[in-house]
Amino acid sequence: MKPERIDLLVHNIGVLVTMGGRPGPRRGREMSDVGLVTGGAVAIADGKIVAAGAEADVRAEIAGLPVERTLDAEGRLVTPGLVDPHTHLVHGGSRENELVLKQKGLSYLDILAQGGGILSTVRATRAATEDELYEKARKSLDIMMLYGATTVEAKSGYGLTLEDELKQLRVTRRLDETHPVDLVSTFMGAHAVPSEYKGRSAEYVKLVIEEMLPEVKRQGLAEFCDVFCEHGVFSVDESRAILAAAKELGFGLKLHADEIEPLGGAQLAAEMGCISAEHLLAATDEGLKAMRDAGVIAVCLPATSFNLRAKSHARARDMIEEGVPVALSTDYNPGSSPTESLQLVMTLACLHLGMSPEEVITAMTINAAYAIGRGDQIGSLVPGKQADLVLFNAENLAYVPYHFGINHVDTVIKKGRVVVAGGRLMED
Ligand SMILES: N=CN[C@@H](CCC(=O)O)C(=O)O
Ligand SMILES: [Zn+2]
Repeated sequence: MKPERIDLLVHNIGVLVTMGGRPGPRRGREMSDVGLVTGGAVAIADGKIVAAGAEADVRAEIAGLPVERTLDAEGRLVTPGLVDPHTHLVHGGSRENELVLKQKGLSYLDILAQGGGILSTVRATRAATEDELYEKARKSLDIMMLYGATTVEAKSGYGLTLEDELKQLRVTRRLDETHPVDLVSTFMGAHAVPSEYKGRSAEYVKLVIEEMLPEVKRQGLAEFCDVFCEHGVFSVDESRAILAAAKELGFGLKLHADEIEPLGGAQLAAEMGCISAEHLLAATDEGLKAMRDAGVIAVCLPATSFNLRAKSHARARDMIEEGVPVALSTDYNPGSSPTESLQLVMTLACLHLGMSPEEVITAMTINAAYAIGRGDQIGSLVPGKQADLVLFNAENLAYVPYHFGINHVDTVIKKGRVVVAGGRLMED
């Protein structure tokens, strides 16, 4: 239905990336087709896209409608709002001490086994008040938005008691209600076995299944459930039991799979019907094939493998050739990936994962949107979808990952509202 007026017309766009195309996550060669238009415009009404494409076509389509406000893009690159589908946004403390431990040769799992790593963030998160957690996460969310993110997934998993998990999830809900960025909430009580259950992981799994999952569901605090399936954390059988219980309760499923050891996490994600499997550095060919056949999206996290100085990175090229849809994310967290910048991830995905700039933007928009169950609302600039857009100070797509380490975002539009302008946050 045609609106009565246009609230915002973004015009004089140098290069417009619409990501238009068939519904569904993009795979294989489709990931290179970004619906690119030179000399574009986007018309917005009621927070939604009315038209996006060549400026002459958009103007013809909205001819006769009053235009409330225009925004001259001055030849900038415009893409759909970036979607970050895997973060551990809400947490207490920070772990810069691990930088030196890594330099001394300790691995991620060594640090965790000594009671550090995730478990040190658990202590800091338990000690923090809800307001402290909110303030800290809000600052990170501001940075994410300044760097182009308009929708972000956020996991719990640093509480590891029912009350502390609920505390983290309530902070996510409050951020979603108060911040322009939309949050998608994931319960990850099975992120580590807490110290008080050391050597008794079966009992902790029981707690997650019998107490945490039903209460999180009852309070409607999370849409997805995720598990860290890894040697020394949760086994394939434990992960399967948690995912099965979550599925029964109606949660969507995600899995931290085959990050460090090839345990068969990718196969488990396929077996359980997970919407996405994350990390996947050690996933086997069989695992990738199983994911392709089951339609599981691979969420690759190159900032994590970079920061952990992993010997190799996720096999994004093999995934794309195999027909597995690939998404990208910061994995923002205080240990393995302390960065909010999806633009840094773009560079790392090009250089370490061998992805083209077109594949990268597909992985951070439409495929990332499908990885969090939002593919029908965001991730592309097509009529009817939410008007989430980013204007980059760049003349083409490759320039952003090429000129790395700085922020190229000029303007962010969220649901039709300008929330970042001139690279700065707009006050309410
Ligand atoms: N690998 C497990 N969990 C997080 C790291 C969390 C942390 O180190 O605090 C990840 O996805 O990288
Ligand atoms: Zn993670």
